[in-house]
Amino acid sequence: MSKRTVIKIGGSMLAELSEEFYKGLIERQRSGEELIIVHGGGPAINEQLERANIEVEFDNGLRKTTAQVLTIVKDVLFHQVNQSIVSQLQALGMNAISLNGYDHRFVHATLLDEQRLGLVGDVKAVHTDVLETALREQMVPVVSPLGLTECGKQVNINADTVASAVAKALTAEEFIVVTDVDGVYIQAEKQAKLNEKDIKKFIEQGDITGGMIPKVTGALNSLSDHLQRVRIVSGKQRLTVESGTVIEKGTLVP
Ligand SMILES: Nc1ncnc2c1ncn2[C@@H]1O[C@H](COP(=O)(O)OP(=O)(O)O)[C@@H](O)[C@H]1O
Ligand SMILES: CC(=O)N[C@@H](CCC(=O)OP(=O)(O)O)C(=O)O
Repeated sequence: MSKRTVIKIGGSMLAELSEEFYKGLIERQRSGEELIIVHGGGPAINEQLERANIEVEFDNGLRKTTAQVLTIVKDVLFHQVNQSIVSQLQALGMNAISLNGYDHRFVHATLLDEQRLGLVGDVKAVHTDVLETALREQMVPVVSPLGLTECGKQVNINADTVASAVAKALTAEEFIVVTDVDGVYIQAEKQAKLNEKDIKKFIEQGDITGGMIPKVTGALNSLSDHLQRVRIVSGKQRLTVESGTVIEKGTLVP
């Protein structure tokens, strides 16, 4: 079986992804890798909400999502960001397919805390059939982080959470989280490697905050026998370069 790589592209980087970044993707696909892209879009959603005079509210890094907010989230993520990535990949000759977690019911979600967060989901399961079919056809699935609950409610899900669940479900061998910083910094120093114990400590100490928390926790959750390490990198560099911060299991926390 070909090597599988899940790449999460953060909303923070979408507007300035370098040509080098896309060249790296093409090289990987040409060398026979199967690529799966999960994207975010936080900043673009904020802009659209502000234009509509709707308050932007986060609780522990998760967007409070009313039905009105969800309409905008879906529009920005699926109709704007997803389409834009797909068309850029198509222009480079890659065969990309646009997906979200509810249309094909492939991201099975549960409501996280409806009272506090509204229509925000956590991933319960990823049904991989639609992804497997696309990969068999040499397509690159581009996934918007949306899901469907058991009773058919569409929900907004953090993109790092979806990407890590997809990486785990597809037994990917590589998972790269592309963001606007070239790794995890602790006291202004870039960390080459972090394990579960370090991450727990640095979150508790407040050295890892905001949008970096779902990245490092999602990375840890995705680790398995297939996936030994996850890299958090900047989209300004070529993906083939060994860069960023590596998240690995390390010693188990008691
Ligand atoms: N320890 C840390 N090291 C690096 N970045 C951090 C750290 N703690 C918090 N961050 C923040 O996390 C941000 C990346 O998360 P986020 O803005 O959600 O990006 P994305 O849109 O790519 O998901 C960084 O720009 C930085 O502001
Ligand atoms: C529940 C929740 O917070 N969903 C995120 C989904 C997009 C996302 O995660 O985008 P980034 O990767 O750019 O942060 C949101 O509404 O912003």
